Amino acid sequence: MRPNSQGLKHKSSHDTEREFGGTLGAICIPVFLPLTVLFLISVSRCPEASVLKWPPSLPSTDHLWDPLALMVLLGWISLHALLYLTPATAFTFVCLSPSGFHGLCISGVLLLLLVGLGAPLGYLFELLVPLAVCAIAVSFLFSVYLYIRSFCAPSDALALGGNTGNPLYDFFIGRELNPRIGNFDLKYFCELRPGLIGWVVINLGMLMKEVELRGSPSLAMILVNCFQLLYVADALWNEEAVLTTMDIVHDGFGFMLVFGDLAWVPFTYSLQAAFLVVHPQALTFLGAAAIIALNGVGYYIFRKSNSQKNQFRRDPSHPSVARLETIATATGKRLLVSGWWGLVRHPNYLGDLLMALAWSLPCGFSHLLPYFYVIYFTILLIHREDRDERQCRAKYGLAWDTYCRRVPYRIFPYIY
Ligand SMILES: NC(=O)C1=CN([C@@H]2O[C@H](COP(=O)(O)OP(=O)(O)OC[C@H]3O[C@@H](n4cnc5c(N)ncnc54)[C@H](OP(=O)(O)O)[C@@H]3O)[C@@H](O)[C@H]2O)C=CC1
Ligand SMILES: CC(C)CCC[C@@H](C)[C@H]1CC=C2C3=C(CC[C@@]21C)[C@@]1(C)CC[C@H](O)C(C)(C)[C@@H]1CC3
Repeated sequence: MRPNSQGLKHKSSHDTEREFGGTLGAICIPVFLPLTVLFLISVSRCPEASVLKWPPSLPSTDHLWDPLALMVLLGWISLHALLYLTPATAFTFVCLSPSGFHGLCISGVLLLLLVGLGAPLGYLFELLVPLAVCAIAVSFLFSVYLYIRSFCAPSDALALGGNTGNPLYDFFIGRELNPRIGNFDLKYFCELRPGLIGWVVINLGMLMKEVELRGSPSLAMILVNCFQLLYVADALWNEEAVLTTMDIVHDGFGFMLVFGDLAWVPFTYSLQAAFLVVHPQALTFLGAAAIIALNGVGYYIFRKSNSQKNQFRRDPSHPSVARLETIATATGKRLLVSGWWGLVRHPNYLGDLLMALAWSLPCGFSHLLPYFYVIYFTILLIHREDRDERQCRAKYGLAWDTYCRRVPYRIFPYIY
C-alpha cells in the first residue's frame, strides 16, 4: 500500500467507507438536489411561497433556458479565473489584502460601473431560473471532466474516499483530491470564487429589483445583503483558512462539491433576498436592532473560534494562544481544551448557525421558505460534525476520547 497526499494508506475498494448514503445516495442526490434548487427558486417567487404545496411548483419549461444566462455565467466564471491567475501585486490599491478579497473588490467596482452605465442589475431576478439551470449543467459537465481526468492522476493524488471502483459513487464523491491545471487549483478556486461571490451579486440583483419595484430597498433586504456580504468578505479575507477544511484536505473533487460550490451556494443561499422581492416585510427598528445583535454575536463566536484554532495550528507559542490548556496526541499535534474549543467541540458551527438564524429573521414568520437555509445548514453541520468526529478519532485515538470527556457538548452548550 502506498501513502497518498493525505498521509493515509489507500484501502482496497471493498473496505473504503461510503458516505452520503453510498451508491443509492450517489444516484439520488444528483437528481434530487438540482430539482430542489429549481423548486426553491420557483417557490420563492410565488405569492403563496409554500414549500408544502402539492403538487410542487416547478418552473415551466419555456422559462428554463435563456442564452443570455449562459453568456453571463461563462463570462462570470472566466472573469474570476482571470483574476485568480493575475498576480496580487497587479492590484496595487488592494495589494495588502488576500487575493480572494481582490476578486470581491474588483467585482464590486465592475458592478458599480455597470450600474452607472445603466445596466439593469435587477434583471437577475428574471434570469435566476435560467442561470441556475446553466450552473447545474456546467456542474455536471465539469464533474464528468474531473472524473475522466482523474484516471490520468498519480495514485498519491487521489482522495481516500473517492476510489471505491463504483463509477457512480466515485463520480459523486470525487476521485482526485486537488486537481490542478498547472498552478490553477480547481477545487480551491471553485470553493471560494465564482459561487461565493456570485451569491452576493445575486443578492445585490434582488435589492436592485426591489428598488425598481418599490423605489427604495427595504430594511429587511438591506440587512440580508449586509449580513451575507460580511460573511463572504470574511471568507475571502481569511481565504487561506479554507486550506485546512475537510473539503480541501480529505474530500475528493467530484459532483457533490462542484455542484455545491457552483449551483447550491449561489442559488439557495440567496433565497432570502429572492423571497423579499415578492414578499416585502415591515421590520421595526427594535426588531432590526435585535437581529443585528444576533448576527453580531454569531459572527463574533464564528470568527474568534476559527481564528483561535488557526493561530494555534500556525504558531502554538503565539501570545494569544500560548496560555490555553491543551492535550497531547500521539501524532505530535495538540488539541485545545480551553478557550473557545473548551466550550463546545465546534464553537465555529455554533456561531455560523446563529448567523444563519439572523439571515432568516428579517423575512418574518409568515413563511417557511426563508428558514430553509437554517434548517438545511443545521442538518449539514450535524452531519459534518459527525464526519469530522470520526476522522479525528481515527487520527488522535485516545487523546480524542479524552477531549470528548473534557468537552462533552458538540455544538450547543448543555444541549447537543
Ligand atoms: N456556510 C457553509 O455552507 C459552510 C460553512 N462551514 C464553516 O466552515 C468552517 C470550517 O469548518 P470545518 O472545516 O467543518 O471544521 P473546523 O474548522 O471545525 O475544523 C475541524 C478540524 O479542526 C481541528 N480541531 C478540532 N478540534 C480541535 C481542538 N480542540 N484543538 C485544535 N484543533 C482542533 C481538527 O483538525 P486538525 O487536528 O487536523 O487540525 C478537525 O478536523 C466552520 O466555521 C463552519 O461553520 C462549513 C461548511 C459549510
Ligand atoms: C450540495 C450539498 C447539499 C452540500 C454541499 C456542501 C457545500 C455547499 C459546502 C461544503 C463546505 C463548504 C464551505 C463553504 C461554502 C459551502 C460549502 C462549499 C465556505 C466556503 C463558506 C464560507 C466560510 O467562511 C468557509 C469557512 C470559507 C466555508 C468553507 C466550507
